[in-house]
Amino acid sequence: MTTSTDTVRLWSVTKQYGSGAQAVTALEGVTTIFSQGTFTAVMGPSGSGKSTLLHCAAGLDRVDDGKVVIDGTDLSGLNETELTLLRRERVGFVFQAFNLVSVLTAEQNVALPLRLAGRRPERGQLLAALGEVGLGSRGGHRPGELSGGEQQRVAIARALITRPAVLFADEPTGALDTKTSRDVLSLLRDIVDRHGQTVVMVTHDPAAATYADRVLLLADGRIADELRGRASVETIAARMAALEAVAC
Ligand SMILES: Nc1ncnc2c1ncn2[C@@H]1O[C@H](COP(=O)(O)OP(=O)(O)OP(=O)(O)O)[C@@H](O)[C@H]1O
Repeated sequence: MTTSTDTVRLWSVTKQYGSGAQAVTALEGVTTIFSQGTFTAVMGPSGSGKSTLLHCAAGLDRVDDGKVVIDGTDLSGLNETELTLLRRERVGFVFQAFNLVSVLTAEQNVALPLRLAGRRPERGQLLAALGEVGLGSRGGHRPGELSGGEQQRVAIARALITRPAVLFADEPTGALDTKTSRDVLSLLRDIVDRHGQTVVMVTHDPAAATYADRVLLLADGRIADELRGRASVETIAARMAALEAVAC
């Protein structure tokens, strides 16, 4: 059963790449819920299926078996156009490489999702979104004039401008130094706490996962372990080490 607090729900999700002797099962029978207003970190050894889980849960990839429901909509019932619209309106993405458009200003980058949806962005809304991420005075600057952390903040403002049901972040601090990473993670935590935003973040870094209130650990395409509540870096690192020891 799906409840109104289940922002994203996966039922027995299986995803394979390739076929025959070349087939790789990247996810196998993954069932989980990302509830509204929660911050989940997805961890696991290299190749355990983290990116595949994120792509399937975000509707970027179709599943082979099982079901994904975002904000009450079963993705298997959607054609490609409907899926694109749902992603555009209900899902936000943040990537390791920021993926900002270099010739556009911060303000124009934040406006992009609204323009793509055929809406005319209001200047006040764009400035408020940049203000939320601490960049209210940098709207006229292009990505090349901003630091890595500032660019990731612009990317977060852009991802949230449509008020998505869920924000997926794939290694959002992977390209940042320790101090800047902490600032970006505090910002994500703050967005969850103040706005009830649902955030799902893939990370290799136990320190980054301490900002989440739940850590999902994958191994061989399955959920192998789970930590509920804010966990310490030592606890997370120990659980990861246990999984990596099995994987070797
Ligand atoms: N397009 C693809 N074609 C074939 N196999 C793939 C493809 N994408 C992923 N895989 C395989 O699926 C499995 C899961 O990959 P995935 O990228 O989801 O893992 P991951 O946990 O995100 O890894 P990493 O931490 O190294 O980024 C791996 O065995 C990978 O080689």
